[in-house]
Amino acid sequence: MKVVHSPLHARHDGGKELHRGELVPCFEMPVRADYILKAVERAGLEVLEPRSFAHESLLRVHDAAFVEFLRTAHAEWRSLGKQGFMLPSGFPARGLRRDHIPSGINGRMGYYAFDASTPIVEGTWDAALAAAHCALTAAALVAEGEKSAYALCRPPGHHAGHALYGGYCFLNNAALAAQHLRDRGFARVAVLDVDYHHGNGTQDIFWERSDVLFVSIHATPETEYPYFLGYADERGAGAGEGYTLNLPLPRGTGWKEYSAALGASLDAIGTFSPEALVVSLGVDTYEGDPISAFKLAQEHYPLIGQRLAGLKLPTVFVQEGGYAVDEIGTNVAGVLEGFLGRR
Ligand SMILES: NCCCNCCCCCS
Ligand SMILES: [Zn+2]
Repeated sequence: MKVVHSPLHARHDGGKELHRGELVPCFEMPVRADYILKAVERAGLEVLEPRSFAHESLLRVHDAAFVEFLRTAHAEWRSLGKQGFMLPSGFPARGLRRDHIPSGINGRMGYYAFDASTPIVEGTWDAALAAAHCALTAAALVAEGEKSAYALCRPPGHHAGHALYGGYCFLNNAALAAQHLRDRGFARVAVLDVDYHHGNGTQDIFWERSDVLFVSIHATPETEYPYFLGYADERGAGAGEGYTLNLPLPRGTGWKEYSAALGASLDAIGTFSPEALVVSLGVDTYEGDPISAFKLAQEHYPLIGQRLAGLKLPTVFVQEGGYAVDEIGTNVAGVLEGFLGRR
């Protein structure tokens, strides 16, 4: 299994997020990628830098004006004499207009963002684009015959929708990988999101499509972020009806219940009989995660990898969340080595 990683991830740094009523240093910090890189190198996996892809690749899943906002926002911020990280101070919530995008930077920021956890800094665009290219490269490797590949993406992507950013995410790396596989001739692709948080962005992107099955196991939005999507009654719309499966679980879920949900998701994927699998690999399901509340232990991650290997599908792993920094490398490498039959 090859690993795709870009040092450009480190340009997304220096922001703060609103957490429990205070501005705190971001949990989604550069050292996460450094620790994962060390762990996959220790596991003997080959690491490549991403290929470049045309701007149009992004537009296969994202709105053009949204991408242009992400690309230019911080330069505009600086041209207005502002400095430091950008956080929105207002959103087009209920009773406000969403049919018009304000011309000012603060209005546009709030129009495209859905939380105040996801700061834009000067290097954010470079890092997000590199993460997208990591995911596209991993998908290309699988399309060219690799049985599997792992995109060490930072910032993550599964909360980014067609024209939406938040949850530490800007471009939806996993959706880009799935779309690339479709564009390379894989007739049906399944996306399995095992991050603690519901992949609202990925669901949004494939909501009305029957060629990509979206399955997510996550903490119930009744009490957990993103709060407003990820319920079990969300099954897709139009042609996509029946091609979204949400398996929300309560805070405090341990391996027994998690493993049962994993089994149900693998059954659904088997029924869909995809030609390839994209895994949104968040390891914030770990019992030591600072912002999450499942109870998986380190020894469970190789078991997840083994179960995924049982699908016998060409598989692209895309890094999502995981904020217990000291253990993130061990947990990610555990999944990959379990998948490879080494653990
Ligand atoms: N206090 C909880 C706020 C959560 N903030 C965003 C979490 C994003 C997870 C990405 S995997
Ligand atoms: Zn998460």
